[in-house]
Amino acid sequence: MGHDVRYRVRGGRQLHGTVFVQGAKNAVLPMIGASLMAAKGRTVLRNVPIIEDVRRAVELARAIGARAELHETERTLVIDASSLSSPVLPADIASRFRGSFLFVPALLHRLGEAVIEGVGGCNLGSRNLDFHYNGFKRMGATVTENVGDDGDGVIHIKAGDLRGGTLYCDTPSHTGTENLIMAAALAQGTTLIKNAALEPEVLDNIAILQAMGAKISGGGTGFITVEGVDELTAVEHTVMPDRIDAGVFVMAAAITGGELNLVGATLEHLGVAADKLEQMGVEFHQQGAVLQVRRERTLRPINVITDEYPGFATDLQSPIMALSCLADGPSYIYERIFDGRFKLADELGKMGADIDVDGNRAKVNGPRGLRGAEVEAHDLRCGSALVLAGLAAEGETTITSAYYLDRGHAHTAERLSQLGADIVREVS
Ligand SMILES: CC(=O)N[C@H]1[C@@H](OP(=O)(O)OP(=O)(O)OC[C@H]2O[C@@H](n3ccc(=O)[nH]c3=O)[C@H](O)[C@@H]2O)O[C@H](CO)[C@@H](O)[C@@H]1O
Ligand SMILES: C=C(OP(=O)(O)O)C(=O)O
Repeated sequence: MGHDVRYRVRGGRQLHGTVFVQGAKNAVLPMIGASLMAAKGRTVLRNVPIIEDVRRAVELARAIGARAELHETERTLVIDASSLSSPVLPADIASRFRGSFLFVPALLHRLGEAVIEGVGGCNLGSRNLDFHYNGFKRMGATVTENVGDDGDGVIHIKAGDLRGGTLYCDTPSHTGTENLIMAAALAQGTTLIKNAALEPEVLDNIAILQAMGAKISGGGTGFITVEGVDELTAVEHTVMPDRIDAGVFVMAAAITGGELNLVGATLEHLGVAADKLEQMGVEFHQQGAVLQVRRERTLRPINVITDEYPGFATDLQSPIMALSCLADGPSYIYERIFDGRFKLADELGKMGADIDVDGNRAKVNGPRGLRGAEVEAHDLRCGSALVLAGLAAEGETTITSAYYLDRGHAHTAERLSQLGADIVREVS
């Protein structure tokens, strides 16, 4: 806290070699939330990405009374939630990452209430939580907002006896679906969740919950049914690979004209992004659990519309904006999920890019040679996109506010350096 993290990248090197895709940020965070629902035993999570969001989640788990040990070298997290003691998700930790809100179902079931002093996550425009709150209310909870000592709103959810019902998401919210599934898992009776998210991480979270004893069916169909059970048991589970981390490394190969083997990457998990990257000139070759990628041809321009899975992931929108700066003609990007996810355009502009933004649409006028500059990571994927731009730029790029990047990508400088990049991480 309070330190400025910067990455310095000197561009112009092609990347070659083998890289290990990290465990998925958006899978491990709900799993930590799920592990807090087990009143006995110790949960063991393997292939845990060593990212700042996981460190914050460990701090938050401890703040509510759980014992949590992160074994960084082994990428293993052990959680004993037998003695949860506080329903308060304190602002100084919870407001630093979005996944903090995934602790709410465990608090409701284990302590009968949750006090939310803040919820963080990247600032991408509106990030509402009404689907979560409405779902909890339909299950019998009461939700009230009070103004805290510092003037900020504090949300208090009282569970009462949570009971199953018919719930829905107006749009298939990723964490909304996970929170409603977890709330339903220990509720009385049956819950139907309509318009549920289809993301692979949601399915991985269903898998761990099922192993814990939850009765969940319909994952991946948009209609999820949950039969409430009396208790959940601590289990051991391996976190799935991070498809966004994989996508960024695909683009690192593409933007430098290199060739990489991505260990643990699954082409299917990239959804429409794989097709768009192929259209741009990336060649994929899946060999078991290793995805081989290379780009030899000139990059072609692309049209991208972000959408829920299996559509083009919004978390890969910034990285492909950086890539399309080098494409041989204008690319068009329509951001449908978030209403404020184009802060990157101005930063790329400092590096010589020419991007017109109009509301949620952007036109990237390629090709433009990029040159090194001092730029700011306004959010996590803005950070990964600026690293990509730096890899292709002439001269040195300094990326400030890079804590955001560290929120979601593990060992960025080490992994890229091993592939031939000239990149260092600095903390001051
Ligand atoms: C920790 C985690 O898993 N984060 C991911 C998750 O965020 P997160 O789960 O927060 O994203 P959602 O799918 O919930 O949000 C998508 C859109 O739905 C709206 N919405 C959502 C919930 C709600 O109650 N009301 C509402 O209006 C949001 O304002 C946003 O415009 O999915 C996003 C979309 O794939 C990803 O970018 C994030 O990396
Ligand atoms: C938006 C993101 O994460 P979060 O929801 O955790 O802010 C992201 O991973 O790009």
